[in-house]
Amino acid sequence: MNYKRIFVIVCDSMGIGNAKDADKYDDLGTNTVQHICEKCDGLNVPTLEKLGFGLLGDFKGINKISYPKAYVMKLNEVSNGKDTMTGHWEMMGLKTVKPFITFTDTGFPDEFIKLFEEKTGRKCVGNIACSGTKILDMYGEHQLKTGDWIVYTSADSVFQIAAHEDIIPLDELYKACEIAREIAMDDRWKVGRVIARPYIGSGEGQFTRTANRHDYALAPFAKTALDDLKENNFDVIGVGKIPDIFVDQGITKKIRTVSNEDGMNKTIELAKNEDFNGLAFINLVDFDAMYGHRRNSIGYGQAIESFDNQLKILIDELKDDDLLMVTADHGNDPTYKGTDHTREQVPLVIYSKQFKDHKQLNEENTFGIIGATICDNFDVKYNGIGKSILSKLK
Ligand SMILES: O=P(O)(O)O[C@H]1O[C@H](CO)[C@@H](O)[C@H]1O
Ligand SMILES: [Mn+2]
Ligand SMILES: [Mn+2]
Repeated sequence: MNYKRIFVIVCDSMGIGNAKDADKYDDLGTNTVQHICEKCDGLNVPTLEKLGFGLLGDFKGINKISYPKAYVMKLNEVSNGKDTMTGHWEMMGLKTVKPFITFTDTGFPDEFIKLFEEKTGRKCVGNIACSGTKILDMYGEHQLKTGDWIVYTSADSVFQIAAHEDIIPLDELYKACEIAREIAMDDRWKVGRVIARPYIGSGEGQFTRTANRHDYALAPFAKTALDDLKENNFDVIGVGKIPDIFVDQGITKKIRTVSNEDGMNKTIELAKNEDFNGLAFINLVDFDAMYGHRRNSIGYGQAIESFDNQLKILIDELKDDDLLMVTADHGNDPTYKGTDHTREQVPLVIYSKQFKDHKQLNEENTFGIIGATICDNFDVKYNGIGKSILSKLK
């Protein structure tokens, strides 16, 4: 069976534990979904439950049912890293061997900061690894008075620039990010992403970040399944952060979103009204940005429950020849120390109205089976890692 439209939804950071190499990342024992379920005293997610999500772990409230509506499986990441780009690129065929450079312990070198200050005409404060909301409490008021940039990093390969929207116009912030991106093309400082972090508000504890965040990523280091699809005239619709993660490469249409809810609404809209032939690739970043990094288990749990409601609506809109996959790009266990991602397995839930025989599939190495399966479906040559499981879906 071949499908005309494939929907891949990435629940950003919704890991399910069990990474065999978690110790190398100092993430032993992490399990994002399991620990959220425990903290919430059980999650109420009837749609995910019916699909068979409960078979992927011991998730309080999500029963292990006998006749799941979907195929469910666990995927191991083979790339070195646990960030968004590494995870998404692997899904579309790329194995990242050399991890992106990080400045977690040291901050960015003086030479880099000086160049950035010279070229943008503003000074920098911060330059430490920090949570993005905490850094606003530390330096927001300083920025209101001085107009200095607030810059910071994390365990991820990122240079993040926070700017109050009333003090530094958005255009100027975006321009500064382009400048930082250009400087950070030097091998010594080649971070995965420069990120604009605009915010509003009046003082400590009052600052809130806006949806005008923008990411300036490195381009994928080789062609991905998205490029292969586009070159063969299939639609590749990137929803939410997806176009940023692939620097628009292989994308034929971009749909911006402001929240998980908005992302799901726009996906439902696509399912209802857009007669495309190819892939709709959706990222739901709130799980990660608003709850995982904020170490907010209850909020994360509620976000999964809301997602589950919208997933039901989406499934009701799917046509007979549609295929749906739900997965994640890494973990971000809100019960774990620090505020960074966690190295975990991710779920892969595969659903179509056509399926007659659905069951749990064996765990696979590499997220690349997603790209492989999509290309196989459209009869497009796939150059990435991972093997198609299309023939197993019946
Ligand atoms: O703490 P905030 O600013 O949300 O930043 C987080 O978001 C970044 C990009 O996803 C990560 O690298 C982490 O630093
Ligand atoms: Mn992510
Ligand atoms: Mn993140």
